Parts: sequence; C-alpha cells; structure tokens
Amino acid sequence: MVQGPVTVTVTGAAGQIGYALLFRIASGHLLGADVPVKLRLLEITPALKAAEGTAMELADGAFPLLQSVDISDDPRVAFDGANVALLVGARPRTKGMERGDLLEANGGIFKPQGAAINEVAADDIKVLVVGNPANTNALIAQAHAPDVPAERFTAMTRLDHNRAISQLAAKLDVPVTAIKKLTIWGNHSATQYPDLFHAEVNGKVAAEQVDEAWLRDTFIPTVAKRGAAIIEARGASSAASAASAAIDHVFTWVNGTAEGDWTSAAIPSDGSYGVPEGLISSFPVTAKDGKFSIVPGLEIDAFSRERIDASVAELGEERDAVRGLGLI
Ligand SMILES: NC(=O)C1=CN([C@@H]2O[C@H](COP(=O)(O)OP(=O)(O)OC[C@H]3O[C@@H](n4cnc5c(N)ncnc54)[C@H](O)[C@@H]3O)[C@@H](O)[C@H]2O)C=CC1
Ligand SMILES: O=C([O-])CC(=O)C(=O)O
Repeated sequence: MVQGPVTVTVTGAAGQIGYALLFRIASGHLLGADVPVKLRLLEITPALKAAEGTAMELADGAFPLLQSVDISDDPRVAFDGANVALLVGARPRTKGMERGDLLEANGGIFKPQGAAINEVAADDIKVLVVGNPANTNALIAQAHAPDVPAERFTAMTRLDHNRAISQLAAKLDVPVTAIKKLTIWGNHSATQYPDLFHAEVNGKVAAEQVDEAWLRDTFIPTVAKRGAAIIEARGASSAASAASAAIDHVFTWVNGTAEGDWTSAAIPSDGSYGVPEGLISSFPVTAKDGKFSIVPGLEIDAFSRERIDASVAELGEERDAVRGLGLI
C-alpha cells in the first residue's frame, strides 16, 4: 500500500453505518496500524451539521493516525484525490416505493458520484459500495467513471460472508478461525447463495459436516435473511456489523488474503462460473498486491448451480432495469 497519508472518502458519513465506520478507520483498522489517514465526509446538505458533530467526536478521539477530517456536500470536493471511497449513503426503500423508483432514486446518487470519482479521485482509487442495492449501485457508479479501471468498483457481500461463518461456527461449535474458503455467490439480497460445498472446517468439507436439511432449510435462509432479522430485532438495520464488514473488505483488498484461504466480494465478472461479463456479482476471491482475483476452477454441483443462477438472474434483471432507466 501507499506510504504516507491515504485519503478515504466516506459518503453517508452522518448515517448509522458512518458513525460506526469512521472511528474504526481513524484507529487504523481500514488500512493498517501504521497508515495515516485523511478523512473526507460526504453528506447531503441537511445532514452537514450532524456530520460536523461526528467530526467533533473524531477530534475528541485524538487518533494518532488521523491527519484531517473535511466535510462537504459536493462530490467533486469530497472525492478530490481520494484513494479509497466507501459509498455508504443511499436512498432506502420507503413505503409504497416500487423497485424502479428505488433504482432511479439511487441513480441520482451514484451517477454523479461515479462521475466525480472519474474526474477528481486519485489514480489508484478503490471503491466499495455498501449502500443498497449495493451491486447495482456499484454498476451505476462504474458506468459513469469510464477512465477508472472497471475492477476498482466493488460491492459489499463481506457482511453476508461473516454472517455465514458465524452461523456455521455456532452450529459446529468451532471457532470462526476454523472455517476457511467460504463463498457468498451473487447478489447482496435474499437470493444470495452461501456455499458450504467448497468451504472447509478444520480442513474438511463443511457441507459434509452438517445435514443437508439444515444446510438447505436453516443455514441458507438464515444467512440470506439476516439483515431483515436484525431490522426486526433492533428496529434499525445492521450498522456496526456492516461497518465492520466494510473494514474487512478494504483491509483484505489492500493487504491480501491469507495463503490457503479466500473471501467473498462482489466484483465485475470476467464471465467466470457462467456469470455474464460485467455484472458485479459476489465470487470467491483472493486478494494480492491490491487486486482481487476470482478463484478459478471450482466444480459447481447442481444444487449450487441452481442457486447461483437464480441470484445472478436477479442481478441481470437489476442491470436491465437501470439500463431501461438510462442510468448506465
Ligand atoms: N451491503 C451491505 O451488506 C449492507 C448495506 N446496507 C446499506 O447501507 C446503506 C446505509 O445504511 P445506514 O448507514 O444504516 O443508513 P442511514 O440512513 O443511517 O444513513 C445514510 C446516510 O446517507 C446519507 N446520504 C443520502 N444521500 C446521500 C448522498 N447523495 N450523498 C451523501 N450522503 C447521502 C443520508 O443523509 C444519511 O446520513 C443503506 O442503503 C443500507 O441498506 C446496510 C447494511 C448492510
Ligand atoms: O436491508 C438493509 O438495509 C440491511 C442489509 O442490507 C443487511 O443487513 O444485509
């Protein structure tokens, strides 16, 4: 990674994920304990005051690595020279809102942000989209940043990945560190497919250590619907765990995956595993020298194939919908 300060732009900085995320970035968890950080907070104008409040608290943390905090409601200012962009702010679905309305409202956010990244971000910009619908928002931003290499636009499925590891570890009564090579395939939505056929627990195939009914009827729906369960329990969507997963995604991207393991990230497809080229879909990925690569050559059985195809089909429909709206 770059020596010297790294400029990190966080959008939706005054929101609940932002509140959990900024302090972890300031304390060195995003990039490394020896990497100084300059923070840029992007918010909509009415939320600037709340962002100021968060910036005051960041100052009060006296973080040794935090060199500056700047706040703006202008993407061209907030992304100027950015090395890492965490696109968290998005338009949530409200009552009575159709999917097309949701995609259109998010187009109004991610189109100008992609264009601003294209114009003013640093040459090594890495973008993680957290705001939902994350995969398709990433596609919109990417479409408006033609000068930025396409693979720099990614979307977050690391929370799903972490949830799947946690559920499996609890089921088998093993530490989370015993689980390797877990994969989330597809969309960050209820159609996502958490794959235990390639995952390993203490070196043995995970799917062989649980019964099929649990895998199919409990594990997959629990992971896929965990976001809704958190909303139901907490009265608000996952914030600290989402922030933690965003930290994990970027840390891995920058610092690499461990030998003999991989992680999950939504990255532009190169056509692997029957996922149409260009769709930003979750895959098993390794990271090295600041680049994600799709793990090649895995055998996909009929059970997995059906579920991967269903989630990828949903991504295709979202892409067609934003195309139809002229957003990409
Ligand atoms: N990919 C994933 O695994 C997860 C994604 N999410 C998504 O993350 C997003 C943020 O969640 P929360 O922080 O809980 O929401 P929140 O509503 O607390 O905060 C969102 C913030 O974004 C700001 N914002 C809206 N439009 C903006 C724009 N154009 N530029 C800059 N800021 C803007 C709002 O003012 C608000 O402060 C949501 O879309 C949520 O669905 C949440 C959990 C997990
Ligand atoms: O639906 C939401 O806003 C929250 C979400 O994505 C998740 O927790 O996975």
